[in-house]
Amino acid sequence: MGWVGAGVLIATTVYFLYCYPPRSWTEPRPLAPPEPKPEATDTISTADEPVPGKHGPGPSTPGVETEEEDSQSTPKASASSAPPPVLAVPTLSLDSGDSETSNPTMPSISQFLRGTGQSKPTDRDNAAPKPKPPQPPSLAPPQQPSTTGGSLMPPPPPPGPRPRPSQANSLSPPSTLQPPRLSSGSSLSPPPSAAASQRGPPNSSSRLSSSTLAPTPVTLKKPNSKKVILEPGFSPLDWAALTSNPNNNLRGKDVPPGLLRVTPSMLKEQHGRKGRDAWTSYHGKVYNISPYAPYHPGGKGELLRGAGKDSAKLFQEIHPWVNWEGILGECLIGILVSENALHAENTLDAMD
Ligand code: HEM
Repeated sequence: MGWVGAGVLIATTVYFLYCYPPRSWTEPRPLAPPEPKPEATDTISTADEPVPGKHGPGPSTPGVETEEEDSQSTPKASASSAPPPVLAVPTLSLDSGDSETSNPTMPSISQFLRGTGQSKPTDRDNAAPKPKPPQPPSLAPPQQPSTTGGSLMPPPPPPGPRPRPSQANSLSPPSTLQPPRLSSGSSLSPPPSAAASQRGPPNSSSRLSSSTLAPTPVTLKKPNSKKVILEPGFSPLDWAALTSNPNNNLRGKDVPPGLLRVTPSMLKEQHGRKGRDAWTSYHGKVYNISPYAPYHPGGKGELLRGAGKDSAKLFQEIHPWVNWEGILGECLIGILVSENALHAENTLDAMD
């Protein structure tokens, strides 16, 4: 109940003061002159104001009369020695740092809270200005003198030109929202792939085309190719199947088993005509090429060009990559010997 009573008493007092304010509150500028000397004196003497009689009578000056009236009305009136709200409110600003440093003549909120409320800065403020961390210009709006009055809202952004993205630092959002730009010299073609690096150098025909997907002219048959169309059943696979069977006598009907000693004259007589098989020599060995003639990709005529003689030179000129022994292994007749060697051997055999 005590608190309720005190509350009622305070409310009544406030209401009374509201209805009948003292003259010092209603008079326009009792302490308005911004002369530093009287204000400084008032500020210093604020502690002594609760004792009104200390100053003594001084009816000659209006300021003293005002102080006496204030002290007589209520102790709270002593706060009137502070600068009137008319002067202090316009200086209220949330800009604590820059306004206090850049414009020392304008009292900031910190000065207002210190109770001085004087437009003249103290020696502490002039001697040691607080170092303030640098702030990014894009995050902090430009400070302007708070001439608008008692608004506690931050000032709106200035209507001036906005900072360009190029001038903003890395913390500014516009710089991060900028879409990536393609340089004018960049190429839109993709980089070469790993498979492309393993390919061989392009030939002359594909070099003329700008795209790698362009079809390369493929020559299926050489212009001067002498390959012939083989009869059905005479493909290389059919030849391979024929030679895989050892029962097939590919050496010839009248050829005795075992390797023969063949002289050049004997080889010459096996020319492939008149019902005789065609023999040829290759690297000192004699082969019967007659069974292979229908399987020869270059044709029977080309193959028989080497019949009755050595075919090494022709063979190497046309297709040195062909495995001779692998194809004609089952067609081996014997070894090529000289005429004299065979004659001497026959003589020795006769002597035995
Ligand atoms: C002795 C004389 C020979 C001649 C004059 C001759 C000639 C030829 C010719 C003109 C071609 C066609 C080449 C082309 O245009 O692509 C050819 C292909 C061929 N010849 Fe002979 N040839 C001879 C002996 C042989 C022999 C003894 C063999 C088997 C051991 C043989 C196996 C082949 C094969 C496998 C091909 C196909 C090559 C290929 O596909 O690229 N030739 N021959």
